[in-house]
Amino acid sequence: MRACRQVVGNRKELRYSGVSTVCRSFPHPGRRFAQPECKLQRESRLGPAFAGTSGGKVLADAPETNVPAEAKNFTLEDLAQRVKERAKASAEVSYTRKLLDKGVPHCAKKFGEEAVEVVLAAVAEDRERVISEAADVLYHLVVVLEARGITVSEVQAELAGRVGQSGLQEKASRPRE
Ligand SMILES: N=c1c2ncn([C@@H]3O[C@H](COP(=O)(O)OP(=O)(O)OP(=O)(O)O)[C@@H](O)[C@H]3O)c2ncn1[C@@H]1O[C@H](COP(=O)(O)O)[C@@H](O)[C@H]1O
Repeated sequence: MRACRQVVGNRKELRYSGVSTVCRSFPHPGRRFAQPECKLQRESRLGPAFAGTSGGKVLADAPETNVPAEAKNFTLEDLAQRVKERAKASAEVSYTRKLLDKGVPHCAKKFGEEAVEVVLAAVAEDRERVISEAADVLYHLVVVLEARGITVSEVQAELAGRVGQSGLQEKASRPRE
């Protein structure tokens, strides 16, 4: 999920996600998105209202007034809502629409690729990278759900239904093969 990204060698060095942002190549600690092309790319995805934010988090040197209301206390349901809204846009301006136009198998494949990236980051990369990849995978999961006509609320209800039983109990209750 990112508005700006640089590829250095075989590695993505700079990424935006609607939930989390990592800027590895930033030369000045404490200020992200100093590179002009990075900010421009990010604004092109999110619109000018997102200037001064980093994946919903306020940049240290950015005025609070630049933070769009929907980026505050941003939740998975908010992301799902945004995905649903952006699905109404054209594929020229929305990556979400572009994914959805390619159908469920493509959306599922992208989700799988992002999941593998989380796996690789979890075992070999730093915290920020894992967070960034996890944000990607959540976005792509939400797109898969949208493609299948499933709401995040339905998934939450499924999870809520499991609260009373530990995973070990559930596992033990399964019929043995
Ligand atoms: N959170 C995300 C988000 N996370 C990741 N991505 C995109 O997911 C892709 C990650 O896949 P890859 O790393 O494989 O990138 P890629 O090779 O360019 O992908 P493909 O060309 O193969 O599809 C990148 O293009 C990211 O930009 C996201 N795209 C969008 N969002 C959210 O969705 C909203 C709507 O986006 P649009 O539909 O583009 O307006 C945005 O405001 C964000 O909040």
